[in-house]
Amino acid sequence: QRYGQNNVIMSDILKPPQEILESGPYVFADILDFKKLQELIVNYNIDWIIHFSALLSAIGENNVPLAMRVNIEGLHNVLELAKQYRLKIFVPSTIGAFGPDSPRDPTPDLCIQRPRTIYGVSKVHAELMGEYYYHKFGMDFRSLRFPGIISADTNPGGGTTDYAVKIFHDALKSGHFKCYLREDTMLPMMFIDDCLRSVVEFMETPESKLKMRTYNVTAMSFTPDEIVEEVRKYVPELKVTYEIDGRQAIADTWPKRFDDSNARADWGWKHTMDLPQMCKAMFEFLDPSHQKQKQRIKA
Ligand SMILES: NC(=O)c1ccc[n+]([C@@H]2O[C@H](COP(=O)([O-])OP(=O)(O)OC[C@H]3O[C@@H](n4cnc5c(N)ncnc54)[C@H](O)[C@@H]3O)[C@@H](O)[C@H]2O)c1
Ligand SMILES: C[C@@H](O)[C@H](N)C(=O)O
Repeated sequence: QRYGQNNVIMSDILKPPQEILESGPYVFADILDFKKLQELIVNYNIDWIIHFSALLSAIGENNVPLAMRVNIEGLHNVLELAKQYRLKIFVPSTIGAFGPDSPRDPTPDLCIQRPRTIYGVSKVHAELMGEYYYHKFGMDFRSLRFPGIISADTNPGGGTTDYAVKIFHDALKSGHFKCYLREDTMLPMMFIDDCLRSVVEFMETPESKLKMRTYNVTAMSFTPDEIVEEVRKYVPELKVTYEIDGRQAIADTWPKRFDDSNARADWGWKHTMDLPQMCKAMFEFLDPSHQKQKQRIKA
């Protein structure tokens, strides 16, 4: 809406759902196919790249060679394209770019980053490569380190924070939430609307206001225990069992709380959704009978 329906070209290697097809141009583009990407940039007269393609933390550990190709080779392709065609470029980073040696509560923008997943390593690489291209070639590279992103309209993509989306589907489908993280595991999170708005606001910020090229952003931090308590306001009979898997070891090295004070000070970042507001939005989207439950909560 903001930029004109035909001025944002979406691409992936997946077949899109109907509503995406109807919302504007959609094209196949493999991030590993440099020539095809060149063709798209020229044919559509592209001036910004928002580079979302990646393998997330848990799925990346299951296929390290593919994660290296998509996350590292793919990044090299878009950086080179941005340089060649003088494009502005956004590459998301993540809380996963920190590791066990980073301060975890809170985690500031600048501190030691020694992640232990291929996903985290590829994201530190992206931050550093982008900043290198900025200093060396004057490329307008920008990156935000996101916390776990919670959305209702897409399935989670194989990350460590997926449980915070899964809980809503489990609660509504079976009433039984199987959680793969310990009940006291605290991680930073954000609702998708805040996430997408942060990208737009950050990309539109005049260069003169930016003191860094990569900023932490966050909205809330909670544990499985805390989200269960909130979800039970909508599904009081929710059964919860904990079946811890390999994702616990990843979460145990990630920030518990994220310090995003630089983003707030430099370009005015502000989240709008906290845990109760996020749960309300998720149930409104996923559960048609939500109105009844809302009345029950008020009573
Ligand atoms: N979801 C989160 O919680 C979160 C948090 C921090 C950062 N991020 C970052 O945001 C971005 C998007 O994350 P997401 O949650 O939407 O992940 P996702 O797994 O849902 O989406 C990634 C997309 O990349 C596409 N892809 C894979 N290989 C490709 C290739 N060769 N060419 C083109 N596309 C390819 C996949 O088809 C998929 O649609 C990622 O860079 C991720 O690191 C996400
Ligand atoms: C945090 C983020 O980068 C992603 N959701 C993951 O867990 O891998």
